[in-house]
Amino acid sequence: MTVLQTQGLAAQLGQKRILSDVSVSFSAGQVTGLIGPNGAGKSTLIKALCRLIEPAAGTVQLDGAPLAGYARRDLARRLGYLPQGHTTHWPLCVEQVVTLGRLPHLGPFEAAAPEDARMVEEAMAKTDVLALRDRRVDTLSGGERARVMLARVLASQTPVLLADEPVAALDPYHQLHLMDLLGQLAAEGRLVVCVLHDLALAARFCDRLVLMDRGRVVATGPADQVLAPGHLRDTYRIRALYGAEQDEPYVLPWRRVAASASSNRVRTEVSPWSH
Ligand SMILES: Nc1ncnc2c1ncn2[C@@H]1O[C@H](COP(=O)(O)OP(=O)(O)OP(=O)(O)O)[C@@H](O)[C@H]1O
Repeated sequence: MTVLQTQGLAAQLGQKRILSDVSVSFSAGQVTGLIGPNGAGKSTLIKALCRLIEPAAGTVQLDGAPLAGYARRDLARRLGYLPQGHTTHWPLCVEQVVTLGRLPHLGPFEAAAPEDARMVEEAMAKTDVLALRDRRVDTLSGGERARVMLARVLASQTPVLLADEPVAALDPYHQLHLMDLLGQLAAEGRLVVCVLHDLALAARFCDRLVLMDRGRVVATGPADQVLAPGHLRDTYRIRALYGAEQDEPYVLPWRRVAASASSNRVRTEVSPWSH
């Protein structure tokens, strides 16, 4: 079973320490939501998890072996990375862009085989972009392009998917569709880590949450622990409303609050949904 974990991970960009002492583990079969306020270090952690950033200290291990020991090509076959934002000026059509996802599996100058084409088709179907297949990507709307970029990562068929704010540009239908899709991928045995700002989606669709603030992990666990009122106050500086619909919990950010003096204190609280 695929496991991706960090131990005492620190990351530095220029003179700035971005991550400090991050020890966290991600397992196959789960959707882990990576949450936290702007600048918390979520994107930096995602990049460190796929070796786009080298640790300043500590380690990142995939299946017990340091990432640094893997060949880049091997990592590309194992780790699918969907970056934040989707600016692309490539004069390519959607199907060609999604086919690029098969590159890690092809030899130099090797053309895509029918099996690759089948995986490209499947990825486009899963992300609802089949109707766009002949469109140039640089003419698509933001949400359409976001779905195409996800299709490209899915076409790689990596056992690990690291998605940085994949729902940010999507309409509510496609947000729900994407979260269902991530759940299906996890159910098939993939390891899914997904950066989210939408706490309602995080609460409902993630098996586990990792809350970051100021470059550190503040809390990990199920939503009812991680989204406790004290955590939301100390990290996001908000108060939320909690409710349930057909036994599914939801959380709605409600008001800004002043940060408490005891910020970043890890708390054990009663589930906010329990009363
Ligand atoms: N290349 C860089 N040089 C210096 N500082 C950087 C660099 N890249 C990111 N940072 C800083 O590192 C911190 C963490 O950034 P990161 O993008 O990981 O945060 P994030 O949690 O993903 O934020 P957001 O929710 O806004 O996307 C921020 O303060 C950011 O300004």
